[in-house]
Amino acid sequence: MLLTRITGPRDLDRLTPEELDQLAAEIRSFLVDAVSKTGGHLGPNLGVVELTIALHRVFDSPRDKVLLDTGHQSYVHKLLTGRQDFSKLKSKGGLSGYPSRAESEHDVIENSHASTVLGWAEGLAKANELLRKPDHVVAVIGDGALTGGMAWEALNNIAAAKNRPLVIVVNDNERSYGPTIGGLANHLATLRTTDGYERFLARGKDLLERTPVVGRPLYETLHGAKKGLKDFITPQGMFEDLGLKYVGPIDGHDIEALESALQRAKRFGGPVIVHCLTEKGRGYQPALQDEADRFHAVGKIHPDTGLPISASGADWTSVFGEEMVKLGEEREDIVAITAAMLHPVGLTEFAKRFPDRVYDVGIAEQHAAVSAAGLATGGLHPVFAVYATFLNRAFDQVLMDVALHKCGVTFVLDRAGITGTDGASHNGMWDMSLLQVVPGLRIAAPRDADQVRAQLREAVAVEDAPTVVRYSKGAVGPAVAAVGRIGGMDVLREPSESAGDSPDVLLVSVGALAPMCLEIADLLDKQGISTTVVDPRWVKPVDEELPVLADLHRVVVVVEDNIRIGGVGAAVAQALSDGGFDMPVRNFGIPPRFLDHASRKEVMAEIGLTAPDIARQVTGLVARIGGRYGHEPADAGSQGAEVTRPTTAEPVRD
Ligand SMILES: Cc1ncc(C[n+]2csc(CCOP(=O)(O)OP(=O)(O)O)c2C)c(N)n1
Ligand SMILES: CC(=O)[C@@H](O)[C@H](O)COP(=O)(O)O
Ligand SMILES: [Mg+2]
Repeated sequence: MLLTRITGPRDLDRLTPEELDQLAAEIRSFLVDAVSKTGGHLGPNLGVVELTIALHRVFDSPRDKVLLDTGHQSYVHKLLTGRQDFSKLKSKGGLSGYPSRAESEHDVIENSHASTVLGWAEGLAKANELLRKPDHVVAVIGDGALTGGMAWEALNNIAAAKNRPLVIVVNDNERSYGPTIGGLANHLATLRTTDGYERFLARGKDLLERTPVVGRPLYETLHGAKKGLKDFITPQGMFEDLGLKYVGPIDGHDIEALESALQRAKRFGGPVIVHCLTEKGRGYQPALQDEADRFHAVGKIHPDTGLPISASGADWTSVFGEEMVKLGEEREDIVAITAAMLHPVGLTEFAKRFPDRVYDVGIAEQHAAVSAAGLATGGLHPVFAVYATFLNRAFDQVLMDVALHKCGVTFVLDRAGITGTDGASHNGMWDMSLLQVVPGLRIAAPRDADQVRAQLREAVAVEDAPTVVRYSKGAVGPAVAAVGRIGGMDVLREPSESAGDSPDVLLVSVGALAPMCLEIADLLDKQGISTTVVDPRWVKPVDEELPVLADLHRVVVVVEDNIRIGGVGAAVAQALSDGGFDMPVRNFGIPPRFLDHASRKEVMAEIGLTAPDIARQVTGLVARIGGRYGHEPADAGSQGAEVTRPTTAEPVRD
C-alpha cells in the first residue's frame, strides 16, 4: 500500500511513474470507501487525484502555497499532507470537509464560498514580491468557480503584473453541480476541443522521442518554438487576450503531462494559466446510480450502488420545490433563478416544467440579485433560491438594486441557521441580521411545511419590495398548529390558566425553532412560570401588535436560529423601546463567532440553543425581575420542577 507511506508531499518525490499511477488508484478506492461511509464531496475529489499529486510534486508546500477554491476538493490534498483518518470526516472532532489551518500548515483558505482563490493568490503573490520571497503561489480554481465575478476582479489585477509569478490551474471538468453555464464555459470548450499546442507537442514528443538521435533535439527546438508556432496551432484564447500566458489544455489525469506543464508554469516568471481537463467523479461508476450531479456532494451511500443509505423524508427544500411548481402553473410571471445549484435548492422540477422560466447564472449570486431586479422591472416576479450563507456576498445588490428600486423579488434562503457539518462558512447564520437593515425588505421564517407554502405565496404576492423566505437544512419539522392569532402573529401556546391576565413570559419563536420553543414553555410551566408562545411568521418588520402583547408580560424572550447580534431579537427590543415599553428582552441565538464543524444538534447544544439551557436561563431571569414587575412566579418545585434556579445571571456564551 503506497498511500500509507505518504506522510507528506516530499514522500512523493521518490515514486516512479508506475508507482504514481498505483498511488492514484489507491487514493480513488480510499475515497470511495471512506466518503461513502461519511458523506462528502466524492465527485470533485475523484476528479483531482492526479492533479493534486502533480501539484505536490512540483511545488513545495507549505513554503509554496497551494490554494484551492471553495476547498471541497481538498480531500486528496489532505491525504498527501499527513491526514489519512477520514473516519470522522465532517463530524465533530474529525477532519473538516474543507481546508483547515488548525489541521495543517499546508492549508490556507478555509472559506468554502467559491471564487475567492484568485484574490487570495494575487495577494500572496504581491506579498512574496514585496518581501522578496522566492516562494511560489499556485491556485486551483474550478470552471464553476471561474463563473464568479470575484475571480475576474482578481484576474484583472493579476494580468496587470506581467512579471509577478503566479500559477493558476483551471480545473475544468465542465461542471459545477450540473454542467457549468455561460460564455466562459463555451470558451473553455473551444480551448478544450482545439487541437492545442500542448497536444501537438505531446504528439510530437511521442513521435520524436522514438527517434532519439534526431528526435530529442528537434523536440527541444519545437518545445522552444516561439509564440508564432503556438499562435499557428492554438487560436488566441481570452486568457491570452487578457495578457495571461496560457498553457493547455492538459490531460488532468496524466501525471507526467501535468508535471511537465506545471514545471514550465512554475519557471515562467509571471502569471500563467494551466488549463487542466478533468472528470468529476472519475473512476467511480456504481452499478445503479447515475448521479445527476456526478456525486458532487453525497450523503452516506452504498459504495457499490451509489444509492443513499437512508431515504430522506420530506425536507424543507422539496416542500419549496413542490410549491414553486404549483405557483409556476398559476402565474406565468413567476420565474426562478439559481446560482449553479438548481438541484440542491429544489428547482429541478420547476426547470423541467418551465425550462424557459428558470435561469442558472453560474456561481454569481451578486449578478443573480441584480438580474432579478431587472426581471422584476421587466414585469416578472423572480424567485432567487440560494443558500442563506451565499447571499451574504450579494448584500449590496439586495440593498441598492432590489430594495432601493422597490423591486418585487423573492429570495428563498435554504440552509438558513446552523447547518453544522460544512463548517463555519456554511452556516446560514447572518441573513436575518444583514437583511434587518434593508429598508422595505420583508422576512418570513416559516415554522413548518404548511407555513413554507403559505409564506412563499404571501411573498410572491408582494410586488413593491423584496421578500425573503428562510428555512433550515434537511428534514422539515412536525406541523405546529396555531391556537390563535394576534395581529399577524400565530399564537402557538396560551399561558396557563393560573397566570390569569398577567402571564410571565412572552416567548417569540422564530421559524423552525417552534417545537423547541414549545418545549421551553413546558419546562417553564413546571417552574410555575406562565408563557405565551407566538410565531411572528414575518419577522421583519416586527408585528405592530407585538409590543402591545409584550406589555401584558413581565419579560420577552426571542429564540432565533441566527446570530444574536442585530437579528430578530434586536429588532423586537428596538420595537419595544420605540414604543416606550421597557420590560426586559432576552435574545437567544447564535453567538457572534465562527463555529467548528459538527452536526447541527451538536452545535446547537454547544452554543446553548436547547430547550433546557434556555428554560434554565429564563427561569433565572424571571426570578431576578420578579418584584419589579408584579407578582412572584409560583413557587419553584410546586409542580416537581427539575430545573434549578440560578441565583445570578448566567454569562451569555459568545
Ligand atoms: C458563493 C458560493 N456559491 C455556491 C457554492 C456552492 N458550491 C460549492 S462547490 C460548487 C460548484 C463548484 O464548481 P467548480 O468550481 O467547477 O468545482 P468542481 O466541483 O467542479 O471541482 C458550488 C456551486 C459555494 N461554495 N459558494
Ligand atoms: C461546497 C458545497 O458544495 C456546498 O454547497 C455544500 O456541499 C453544501 O452541502 P449541502 O447541499 O449538503 O448543504
Ligand atoms: Mg467544475
